[in-house]
Amino acid sequence: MRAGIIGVTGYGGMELFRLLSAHTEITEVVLYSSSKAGIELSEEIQHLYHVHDQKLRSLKQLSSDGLDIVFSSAPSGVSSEFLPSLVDENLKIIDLAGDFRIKDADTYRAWYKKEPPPQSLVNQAVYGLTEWKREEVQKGKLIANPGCYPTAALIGILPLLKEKAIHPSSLVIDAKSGISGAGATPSKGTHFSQVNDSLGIYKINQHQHIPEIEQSIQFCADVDTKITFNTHLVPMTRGIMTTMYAELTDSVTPRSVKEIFESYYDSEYFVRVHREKANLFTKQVYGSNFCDVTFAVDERTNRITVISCIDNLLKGAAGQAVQNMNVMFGMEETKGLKSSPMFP
Ligand SMILES: NC(=O)C1=CN([C@@H]2O[C@H](COP(=O)(O)OP(=O)(O)OC[C@H]3O[C@@H](n4cnc5c(N)ncnc54)[C@H](OP(=O)(O)O)[C@@H]3O)[C@@H](O)[C@H]2O)C=CC1
Ligand SMILES: CC(=O)N[C@@H](CCC(=O)OP(=O)(O)O)C(=O)O
Repeated sequence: MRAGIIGVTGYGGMELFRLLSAHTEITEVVLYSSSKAGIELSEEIQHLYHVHDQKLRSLKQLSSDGLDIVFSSAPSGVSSEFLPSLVDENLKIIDLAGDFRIKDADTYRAWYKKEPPPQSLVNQAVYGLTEWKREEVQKGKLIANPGCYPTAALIGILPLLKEKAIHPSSLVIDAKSGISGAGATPSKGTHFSQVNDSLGIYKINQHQHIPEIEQSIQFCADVDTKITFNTHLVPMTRGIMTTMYAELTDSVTPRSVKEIFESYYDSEYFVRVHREKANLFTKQVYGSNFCDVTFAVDERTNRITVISCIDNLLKGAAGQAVQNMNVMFGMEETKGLKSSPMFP
């Protein structure tokens, strides 16, 4: 199978390259660049010196390259410009950006401040939260790979929403991310001297992942609700932790919560539900496709705290994208993704 990567000079693209070049079903990985076509990848990315000496290709060559699948890891708002022209019977597409995730055009405009892609393609796109959308992903041709924060939050909270174990309107999601979540190009807000030795909150009540999480709560748990969701930048390279708080409905006990999680995730390789009140660290999923989950019932306040963590570049981006590719092509879902987390 031949796979292409758009945006391989970025963090998501680099991780895609690392995973796909070790994937036993992929015979060739073809790399595309919008700005550096014609140069060798290792000229741009020094850590890949002697690993890959193929020249980066122009996006214009892509449609005639006979690929089976292409991963687009370009900035949000960009793929809606070039992906529509690539949609073709024989090419499967996985987009890591936000462009095709939001079904309602006005909602997309309101949160992304951009024009959405053609509605027919948005309708066709499958939201690739694999554990919750496996059957649709299997039939999909265009996958909107989920955002990093929504992946962590949704995996942790959907079972409780679906089983009506919590009051939806009471849900508060407090999320924290490493700096690689902001991509490979430094900006004022991600400059080392400003983020090092500091904790910052950003996009307060305005993060573009709010409508994405609400939409999935509606589609996956059949619950129409508005959430409170905020994001923090942590001086670490990778990792996301979401700490979620909600009011319990009647008769929910620690045992019943554990049973709910087990009923959804016992057979899911990439979701590891830990014992109640286990201390989670982002390092325990570093470099892996795992989403780790724990919870704590507070009988004093009748509230629950649910915690989930992922590596933003793996389960939050490239790892989940490869998981989706495996599902789309009927391969073993864990193929190329079983390596243990890097620790410490
Ligand atoms: N970082 C993360 O943790 C996550 C990121 N995402 C999403 O994945 C996508 C990639 O993120 P990330 O790798 O961090 O971003 P980066 O900024 O690190 O990389 C983006 C890459 O896109 C390419 N690019 C830029 N402009 C264009 C264009 N006009 N057309 C085609 N390609 C272009 C660039 O490569 P070149 O110049 O070589 O073309 C660049 O290296 C984004 O949409 C992001 O929102 C999703 C989940 C998690
Ligand atoms: C730390 C950091 O800046 N993270 C990014 C999330 C990256 C991501 O998943 O973005 P898309 O949904 O647009 O693909 C942010 O908060 O915007």
